[in-house]
Amino acid sequence: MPKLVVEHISKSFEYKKILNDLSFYVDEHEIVSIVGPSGVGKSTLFNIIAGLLDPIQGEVYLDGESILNRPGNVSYMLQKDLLLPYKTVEQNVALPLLLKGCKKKQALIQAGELLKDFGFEMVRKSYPDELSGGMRQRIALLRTYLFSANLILLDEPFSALDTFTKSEIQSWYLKIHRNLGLTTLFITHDIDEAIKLSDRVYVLKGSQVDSFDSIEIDNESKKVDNFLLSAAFLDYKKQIINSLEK
Ligand SMILES: Nc1ncnc2c1ncn2[C@@H]1O[C@H](COP(=O)(O)OP(=O)(O)OP(=O)(O)O)[C@@H](O)[C@H]1O
Repeated sequence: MPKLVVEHISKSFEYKKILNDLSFYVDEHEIVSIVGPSGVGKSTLFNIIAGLLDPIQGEVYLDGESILNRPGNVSYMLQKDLLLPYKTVEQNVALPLLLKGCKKKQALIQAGELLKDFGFEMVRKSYPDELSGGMRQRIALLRTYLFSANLILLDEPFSALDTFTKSEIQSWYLKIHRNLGLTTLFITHDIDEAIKLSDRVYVLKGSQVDSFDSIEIDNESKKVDNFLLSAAFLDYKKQIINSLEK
């Protein structure tokens, strides 16, 4: 059974249909990216999966159970890290545990341990504005993970970072995704990023999105030296660009 099943979702805003009978799935431990032009309905889809928006029709299943209109079952992180500026890194990371009813002392101990496990002990007592953009995003990703490890929705989380930092954090995310056994659905405008991170890329396009091309990225092909310069990488890129231009 897939981890996430999205079935026959339709959504309109003020009589304008954005999504029309759209269905797709994400398997456990996969990273699946959604790419598509601005305004096509990517964030709308995420908001429906997160239970924050009510579709006109359709169902969303997580591990076989409906999560339609039921927020709190998946983790959701946006481009901006939204760390609370007046709280330390440790207090920020502890926040999801407090929201789940954990006692403050216990939450801080757990947050501290997680930060240590991930090698962030030095910044435990720092405030977000004392950190680099890349470090803030890593802390925010850890906090997102603590909300719910079930399914992580990431809406362009790395788009504001410079190329070097972005590349580092992508590799870091691949590592923690594997180590923590996560399942991730990812929105990005960056085709290279989608290929680098994903097992599968869905290309959304047109008005009233009712289907999309699905491009499988073979993980074996990523094992070559300099994958980003390889013929396989360029071939995936061509497929995605052709799909967007079709
Ligand atoms: N609450 C709303 N009320 C009315 N229209 C909305 C609302 N939210 C989104 N829309 C419209 O729905 C369409 C899809 O928006 P959405 O934000 O899902 O697109 P997107 O693909 O995520 O775009 P981007 O890549 O720019 O973030 C857009 O035309 C947008 O203006």
